[in-house]
This record gives sequence, structure tokens and C-alpha cells, in this order.
Amino acid sequence: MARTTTIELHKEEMKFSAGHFTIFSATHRENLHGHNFTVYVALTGEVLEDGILSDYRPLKTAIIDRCRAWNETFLLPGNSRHLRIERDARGNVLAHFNGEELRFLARDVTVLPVENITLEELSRMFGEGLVGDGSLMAQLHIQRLVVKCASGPGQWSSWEWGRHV
Ligand SMILES: Nc1nc2c(c(=O)[nH]1)N=C([C@H](O)[C@H](O)COP(=O)(O)OP(=O)(O)OP(=O)(O)O)CN2
Repeated sequence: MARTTTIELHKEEMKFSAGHFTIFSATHRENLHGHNFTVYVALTGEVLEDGILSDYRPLKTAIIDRCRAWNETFLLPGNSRHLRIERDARGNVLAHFNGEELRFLARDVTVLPVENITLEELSRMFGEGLVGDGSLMAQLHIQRLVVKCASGPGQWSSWEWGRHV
């Protein structure tokens, strides 16, 4: 009888401090602000005869690397219908929202291919970045992956991937 297990990873290093603003409509957004986001990942799969699902360290490394990539940066949504983003020759960003102009130095900003910088989009981006083409999931015999991204204690969104979803 197959034995499945779920390993949960929520290490201290699985966090990133980032700025953002949520856009609610073509004319309404939040002011710029930030959070200390934390990330939780659960991997489910079959425990093999030698009592191990698989070495989860490659996944842990991938999670922490992605946290480090988004740490101390300002996140902008690259696919928002309400925010237009231009870059000058030096890669600095000029973002247009409802008649306002917001300027960012290239070193300070990360533009993500999402509609909005929300918990739901961050957990999806994070999860899709880990799953990628599925090869790491196959290598680690992972059947199901859950990624939760929290903007603070008690407030998170959850994204899920399954091998047969
Ligand atoms: N569906 C969503 N709604 C909102 C999101 C989101 O990601 N998805 N995000 C926000 C704001 O970004 C806001 O920063 C987070 O909400 P808020 O609770 O107002 O702020 P805090 O995290 O500081 O929590 P406190 O309860 O105020 O301590 C709004 N909506």
C-alpha cells in the first residue's frame, strides 16, 4: 500500500521584505508600502522503500533563492491593465497610473508578469517559479505542491499544483 507524506517547509530564511501597492481599479490604488512577506511550501509524495520521499534540500534552496531575489525590492505588476510601465535607456522605470507618474531606479524595482501585486499573485508566481517545467517536481517525486505567501502573521494566500491536476 503506497505511503504518502507531506513535508512542510516554513524556515526563518523563507521571507522577503518588499514594497508594493495593490491596485483596486483604474483610479484607486494603495499608497506605496511594504511587508515582511513569509513563504510556506508543502510537498506531498510517496515515501519510497528506503523511508524517504526525496531529499528536499534542492527545493529548500530554490525557495530561499527566490526569496532572496525578491528581498529589498519594490514589486510592480507588469501585466496590469491600469498601470503602464516604461523603462529608459538605463533601465530605470517610469510607471503611469491614473495620471500619476511614479519613478524607480532599475536597482530598486522588480517587475513581475502579474496583473497585480497581491498575495494571490505572489503565491502563484512563487509556485510557478518552483514548478517550472515540472522537472524538479519529477526529480523529487512530488505529486502535490502548496505554496502560501503571507504579508504578515495571520494573512496569506495559497496556491496549489498537482501532478494530475
Ligand atoms: N485579495 C487581496 N486583497 C488585498 C490584498 C491582497 O494581497 N489580496 N492586499 C492588500 C494590501 O496590500 C494591504 O497591505 C494588506 O492588507 P492590510 O490588512 O490592510 O494591511 P496589513 O498587512 O498591514 O495588515 P493589518 O491588519 O493592517 O495589520 C489589501 N487587500
